Amino acid sequence: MITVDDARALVLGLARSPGTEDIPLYDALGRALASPVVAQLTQPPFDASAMDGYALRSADLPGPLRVVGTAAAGQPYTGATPPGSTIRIFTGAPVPADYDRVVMQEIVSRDGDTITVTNAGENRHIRRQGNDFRKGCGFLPDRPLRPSDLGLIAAMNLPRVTVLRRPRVAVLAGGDELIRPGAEPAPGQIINSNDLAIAAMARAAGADPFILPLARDTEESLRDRFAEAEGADLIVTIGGASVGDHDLIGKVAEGLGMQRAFYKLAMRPGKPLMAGRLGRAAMLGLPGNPVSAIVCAKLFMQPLIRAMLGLPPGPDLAQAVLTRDLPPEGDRQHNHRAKLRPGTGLPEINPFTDQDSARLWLLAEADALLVRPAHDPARKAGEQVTFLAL
Ligand SMILES: Nc1nc2c(c(=O)[nH]1)N[C@H]1C(S)=C(S)[C@@H](COP(=O)(O)OP(=O)(O)OC[C@H]3O[C@@H](n4cnc5c(N)ncnc54)[C@H](O)[C@@H]3O)O[C@H]1N2
Ligand code: MOO
Repeated sequence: MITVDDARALVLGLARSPGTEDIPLYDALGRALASPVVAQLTQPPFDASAMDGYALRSADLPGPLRVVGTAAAGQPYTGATPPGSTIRIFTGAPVPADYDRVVMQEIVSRDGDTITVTNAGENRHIRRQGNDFRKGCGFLPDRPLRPSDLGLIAAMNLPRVTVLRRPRVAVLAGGDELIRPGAEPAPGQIINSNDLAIAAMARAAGADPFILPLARDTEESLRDRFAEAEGADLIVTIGGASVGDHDLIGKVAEGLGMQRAFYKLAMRPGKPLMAGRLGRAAMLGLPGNPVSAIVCAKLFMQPLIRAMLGLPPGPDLAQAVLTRDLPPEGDRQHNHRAKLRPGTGLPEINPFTDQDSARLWLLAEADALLVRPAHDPARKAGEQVTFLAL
């Protein structure tokens, strides 16, 4: 058994870039940019009024000033701007070069074509040309694109972007006991829940998952399914990872040429995790217990997908205050399902007493994994501990 840290390094080492694609900006939400987008223009492209009011020279204040024209957004004023003049101006309009400030209309008294200004204040209310970004600036955020990023890239005058292709993730659940949700279980059968959950986690991390038909517990069935995973960047199997007579994933994958990075790590739940490369795909063999599979996917599959996309792999650890005493840990990192609640400074974390790795309901009630390292000594209520948000 290797440590969780060593396993993580080996899994991240399996990451290969899935290549790039050029897509319309509208479709780029949540995608990872492949290279910096470069501003095609300067923004604002001209000195622009930040207020509705009057553009003028500070030296002419408090007036009276003569109104010689109007400028609105999209309708610049191109006339003369002699000393003692002002123009009516609206937010977003270009400010003529001879004027150095805009005053808000609220502090202006107007009488016909003449204005006077009381207490103009410090703020000149002009957004200078290029104060947001300049032509030629590159933008490459270290995270998936957010709605505001799409706005920024649009403002850079770019209708399309080059992003990393979503890694294709083949999700393969297997076991003679499994049937699909909605079918009627015969004695001894259970509903297959894992592949849906794992595929959803793959999608949440930025991948394009596809779920393969269920495999039976035979080498032949598993080989057929692996053949259907052709073209995947990552193959994720679920179940059949342990040591029982029907646990065939490792044997079949190795027969097909899988180069194993490791098998088994010092972690609870999730000990029988397997990782390696199979042809041009990375492969993860998750344990079948539903909570084990999901915890392994959170700690290894999602980081691997994000690493393929050139993003920080995560997940990020945070600190909380323990609400009850805990006994010493054994020789594996233990990821306790737990509930968070607001504390005075840090949040408080309450690990469940039942940590059964088959109980999905408990996982649904959890909002965090309390992460205790192998050989962690006994902990008292009030101590600071580490967690992963779910
Ligand atoms: N002698 C030992 N037995 C076991 C060990 C061990 O070290 N020595 N490890 C245990 C641990 S830890 C885990 S985790 C499980 C993992 O075993 P497998 O990966 O081989 O998983 P299966 O045996 O196929 O299934 C385990 C459990 O999960 C249910 N399951 C499987 N697939 C699905 C699915 N797609 N949807 C819902 N439920 C699924 C399956 O019916 C079993 O109940 O091994 C322990 N045993
Ligand atoms: O490690 Mo198993 O994944 O404890 O249930």
